[in-house]
Formats: sequence, C-alpha cells, structure tokens
Amino acid sequence: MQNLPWMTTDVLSRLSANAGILLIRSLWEYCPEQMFIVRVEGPGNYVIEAMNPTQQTMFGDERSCIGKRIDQLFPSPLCQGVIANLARCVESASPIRYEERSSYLDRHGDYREGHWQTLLVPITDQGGQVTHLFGVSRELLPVASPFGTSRPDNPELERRVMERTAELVAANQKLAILATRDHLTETYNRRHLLELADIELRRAFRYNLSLCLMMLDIDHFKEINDTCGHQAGDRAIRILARTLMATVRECDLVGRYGGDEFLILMPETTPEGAREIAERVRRTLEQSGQITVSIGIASLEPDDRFIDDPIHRADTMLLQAKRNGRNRIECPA
Ligand SMILES: Nc1nc2c(ncn2[C@@H]2O[C@H](COP(=O)(O)OP(=O)(O)OP(=O)(O)O)[C@@H](O)[C@H]2O)c(=O)[nH]1
Repeated sequence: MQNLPWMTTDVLSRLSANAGILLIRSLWEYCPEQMFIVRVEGPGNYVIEAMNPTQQTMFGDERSCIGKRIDQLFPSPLCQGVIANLARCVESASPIRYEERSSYLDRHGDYREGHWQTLLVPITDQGGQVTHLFGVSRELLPVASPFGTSRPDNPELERRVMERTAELVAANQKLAILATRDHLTETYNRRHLLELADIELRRAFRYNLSLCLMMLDIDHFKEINDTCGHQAGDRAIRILARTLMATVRECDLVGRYGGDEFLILMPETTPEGAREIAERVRRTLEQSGQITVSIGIASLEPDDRFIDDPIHRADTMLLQAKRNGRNRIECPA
C-alpha cells in the first residue's frame, strides 16, 4: 500500500494485530469510563454481550447482566431513551454521541439520579450489517466550584467539543477502513488478512481448534482482461468478492491476496466443512454464468509454525485444481 502521509504519524496503524488487541484489552480493563458491547438482535431488541469492570461497579456482576435485553435491565423511561439511541446508531451505521439524564437502579437495588455522556460506535460484519454496538459512557457529576457556586455551563463550547469528537471518530473509522480494506473489493487487504490469519493460527493452536484456508482464483482471468478490457476484469474481481462475502459464513475472513486471487480463512472448520463452503462458492459462480473459479483448500497441521505454511499448501492445491481442468476444488486426501 502507498505510504500515505498520515501513516507516518498514526501510531495505531503501525501496531501489529496482537499489540492492538493488548491495547484494547488494557483499555477495557482499566479505563475509568463505562464500556459495554450490545448485540443487535433486531429492531428494538438489544442484548448486553459484555461490560467492562467500571460498568460492572455500577450495575453489578457481569454474569447477572450478560445475555439480558436492555428492557430487562433498565427501568422504563431510561430504557426507552437507551433503546432510541441504540436504534439511531444502528440506522445511521455511524458513531453517535448523546447525553441523557434519568433515574436508575444501582447494583444495591437503590434508585439513583444519573447524567451520562455516551459515545456509541457501530460494529459491522463484512457485509456492512451492524451486528453490535460498542459504547463508552461517562457519568457527568456536578463540579463543585471553589467559590461555592456551580460552574457555569457553556453549552455552545460543549456542543462544539462533541461535534469535533464525533468528526474525529468518523475520520478514524475512515482511516481504519483505508488501512485494512482492499480499494477495489472492500474485502480485507492482504496485509490485514495476514495479521488476522496470524491471530487465528495462534488461537487455533492454543485452544486446539481446527482451522482451514481456501485459496481461489478466477479461471482464465487473463483472457477476460485481454478480450474484454481491464475494466471488465475489475468487474469480474468485484463479482467474485461480492459472491464470496454473500456465500461464506459470517465468521469467515475474506481478503484479496493479489490480482484475481482471494484467500479465505475459516476458523473452527474441519476440511469436510471447508469443502462444503468451497463447493457452495464454486456452484454459485458457475450458475451465475459469468466466471468460474478454481479452489485449493488446506487445513492447519500440528507442525505448522507460521500462517505461510498452510497458505503454501492451499496454493499448491489451487495449482493442482488448475492443472486438473479448472472450475474445481482440490484438498489434501
Ligand atoms: N483487471 C485487473 N486485472 C488484474 C488485476 N491484478 C492482476 N490482473 C491481471 O490478472 C492476470 C493474471 O491472471 P491469471 O490468474 O494468471 O489468469 P490466467 O492465467 O488467465 O488463468 P488461470 O490459469 O485460470 O489462473 C494478469 O493479466 C494481470 O495483469 C486487477 O486488479 N485488475
């Protein structure tokens, strides 16, 4: 990727995936603000999926809240307000900031008056669907003045700070997309996919999980370029990317490896499961009548040390699929 000017100063973009995860974990554990993750189950239906320790000191033990719907956790007026804001964030699919005042039941079962400032950030799946919302909430406590009167409010300044913060969050999201996605297809770019693949490889070894990879490439792609032009070639690549995103499972990671070649990581998948997914992709494309693909599959083996090892085997299988006639899948016996 071209070295854009902001990349030299943006520390986050230089972090490895592991360092990024460590950073997020530390923030989650030690941040004095309340943090939570809500699962979007449908209109008006939001389920608490996680709360950081700060949030737990307010609402009580995480175990008593996880898996509960918002309307089971909050009393009525507050609950409607919370749900309306969650819905607004899902609808706009972009970060929102808001303030709310309400009474709520604390972890001791006592009613308290609260005033919060909250930032909600949507988390999308690879298809762009908002599946979760990440929230950071700060309780605004009245500040005692040394002169005995409350500090004068400055609503205009506060509004401008909130606007600017929302702009920065949106800009950061755009930068994150630029750094992690392929410009032509919006699937993961090679660098980011390999970072994610490395995490999946460690996770698979640590928890003794299966992991499969699929490497695929459009058949006779050069001919499409040579006879119909480069733009038609680009269109074919986009058709393949869209089909992959729509056909593989939500947990599979799709990335453009280079040219017309795509790599798909299938966590917690056996070779039989991987073959089924590959067959679905192959058949869908064949039926579209526009392009066909050849697919090589490999699974993680105990001696693998780096993600390049199974990638190399998937690539060899892909070559074999090409040699054996194309529009087919090859995986180790
Ligand atoms: N349109 C377009 N073409 C690209 C892009 N990246 C690489 N290519 C072209 O992809 C072609 C490589 O295609 P191959 O996968 O080797 O295709 P092939 O040899 O015709 O077919 P197979 O043997 O079936 O794989 C070359 O002509 C490259 O110039 C891109 O982003 N867009």
